[in-house]
Amino acid sequence: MATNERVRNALSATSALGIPDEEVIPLLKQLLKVYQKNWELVEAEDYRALIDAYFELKEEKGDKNARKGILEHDVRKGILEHDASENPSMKVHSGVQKDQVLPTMDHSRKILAAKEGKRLTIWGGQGTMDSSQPSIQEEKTESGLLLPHAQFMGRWKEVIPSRTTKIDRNLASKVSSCSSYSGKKIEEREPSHILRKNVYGKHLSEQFIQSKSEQTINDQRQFYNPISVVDEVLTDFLETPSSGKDIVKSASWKLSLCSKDGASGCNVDTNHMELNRKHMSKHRSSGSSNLGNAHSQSANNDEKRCYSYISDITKGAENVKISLINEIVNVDLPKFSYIPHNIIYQGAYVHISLARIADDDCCSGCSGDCLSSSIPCACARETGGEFAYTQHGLLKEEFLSACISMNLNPEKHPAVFCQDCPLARSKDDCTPEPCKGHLVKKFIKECWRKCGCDMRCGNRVVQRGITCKLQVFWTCQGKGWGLRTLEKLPKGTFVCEYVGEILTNTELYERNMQCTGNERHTYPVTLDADWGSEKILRDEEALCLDATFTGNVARFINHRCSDGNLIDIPVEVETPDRHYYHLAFFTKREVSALEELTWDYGIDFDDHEHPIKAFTCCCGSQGCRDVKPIEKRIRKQTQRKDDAEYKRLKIATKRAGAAIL
Ligand SMILES: C[S@@+](CC[C@H](N)C(=O)[O-])C[C@H]1O[C@@H](n2cnc3c(N)ncnc32)[C@H](O)[C@@H]1O
Repeated sequence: MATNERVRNALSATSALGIPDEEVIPLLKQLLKVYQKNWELVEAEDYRALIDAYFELKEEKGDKNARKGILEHDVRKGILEHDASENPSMKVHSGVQKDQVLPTMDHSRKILAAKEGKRLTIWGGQGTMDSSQPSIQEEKTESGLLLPHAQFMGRWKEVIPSRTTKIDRNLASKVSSCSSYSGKKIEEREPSHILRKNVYGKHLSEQFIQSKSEQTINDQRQFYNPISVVDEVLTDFLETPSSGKDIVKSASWKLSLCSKDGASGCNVDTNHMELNRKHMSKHRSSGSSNLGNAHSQSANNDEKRCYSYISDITKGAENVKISLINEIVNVDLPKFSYIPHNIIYQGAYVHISLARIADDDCCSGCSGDCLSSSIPCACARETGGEFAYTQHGLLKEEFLSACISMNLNPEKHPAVFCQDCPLARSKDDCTPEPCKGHLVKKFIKECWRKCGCDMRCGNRVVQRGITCKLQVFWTCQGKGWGLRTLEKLPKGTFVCEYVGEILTNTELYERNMQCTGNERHTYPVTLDADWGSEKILRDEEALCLDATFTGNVARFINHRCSDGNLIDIPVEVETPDRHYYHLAFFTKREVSALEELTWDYGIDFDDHEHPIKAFTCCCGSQGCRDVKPIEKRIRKQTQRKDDAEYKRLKIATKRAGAAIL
């Protein structure tokens, strides 16, 4: 059938329910994208997916009556009765009578699944279940594709056959005490309240995420084991437009897991980031690789498994979902509270007020996009009369190079020495050591509230938040968790801010003294980019950011000596006070998809007096500064030899009258 005709048919099916065409068309486009242009899936069950998508979106927007339409539709189709007997989990909430049955995407899956008696596969599982184990995930359509909107369990593998994973029979039978898998029979989960705020997100994983308050331990148990294609699913999901964006806005959600033996459920509470996975650990395979490798290896490795997976560690706090995956070892999830913006811990002085922004520190006369104006506005003054960003939202080459050079060769840039260094003072107030010097860094200044431009102005990049597709993953080089990009990032891309608690240096110092061993995983950053040039700072103005307990995704970025792919740049947004600013990470070069994101913490590995004991660096960089004394000596000797050679050449060149060197 021609596409036009298919579109017409879809519209007439939805308009029969009183759904306006203009609302259906964007949804139809999205569905086709999600379904990889497979019209069959859209048309299945009389456009069930499309209709569901529409009403779910309505519901999300607060139209409680929206469901009425679909219920009527279902009654007409006689589907409700079918569902009610087949799947108790479809009992509904949100605006529908309690024991009415809500037709959902799951419904369409089930109907389609019933068409074939194919083997059941479970996401990243370790074996195969035959069709005698009924019910969950038989999603094959006539076209042989699995419905891509399906939840994580048992989908996608047949879309990407090379990555098909099997469920371990043995394992499956041992999940018997899980509510989801009783005996040999695998029953549909019974989440009392399934999150359905987002049509697209739900397709992928939301059925695992349930309102904490509405769940009991028993009904949480699920076997969950995403295979390596998970990143593709994510990538797809993340490509959905903001209308289909998340979802998990509520305070606490739980991701349910099922232990192998089912003796105790494994709960990932994304609030507290806790995971008890002791049962799964017994069955893990030794040869797992990380997701990056999995891409290349998956074709001949169908034993991939995953020890932990969270679809969105931000709990809806960011513009994009940020997943967490561990395919390597069985370890606890990091414990911290996710925040998308800095927050004052206690004593920090951060004064944000419009009155403090002078007229020549903003561009109240501008409108629209400041970057499109031929004369840069006042907000570009900080960056020498030129905006730091290009029209494409990237850092300009010259600005970036200058920042990189300053980081690489700090000795070439004059350090400023405070009269009364807050760092030294925080360590010893009575007899502080002399200031060790601070680099005065280059700042970006973004337009803000007092400016006349709009939020889409090109000089508002950091304040718009994360837009890249990022993933927290377990590294295999002894660095613990790390952050990677799931897409290629051009040079100069804003990745994320370092977000954490704003502490005074004294508070940080005290915190460090109290912390023991394992508690301290992250590295706080001192906001000293302008310390030297300001007046003597009071303690409450000498600030730092600590993401150890409360922070954003940047807390997962590992250190790499000198050649990390990210650089941290101070950004002034809402206050001209230079003792508080945002610290934003930009790419120093093009970064490939699945590459780990790293930055140089600036650690002096020889500073044994630092309150935070430096880790043993595993960055793998040629220029790693954490070298053993013997290696250091060899390096020095080589350096000395190089120096001697340089001097010899210089003299020879001079003698020859050339000015090459
Ligand atoms: C900001 S956190 C980064 C996230 C951390 N890897 C985690 O698992 O939560 C800093 C900590 O990561 C580890 N780390 C970061 N970079 C490292 C490196 N190059 N080598 C070894 N460990 C590293 C250290 O334990 C350090 O204290």
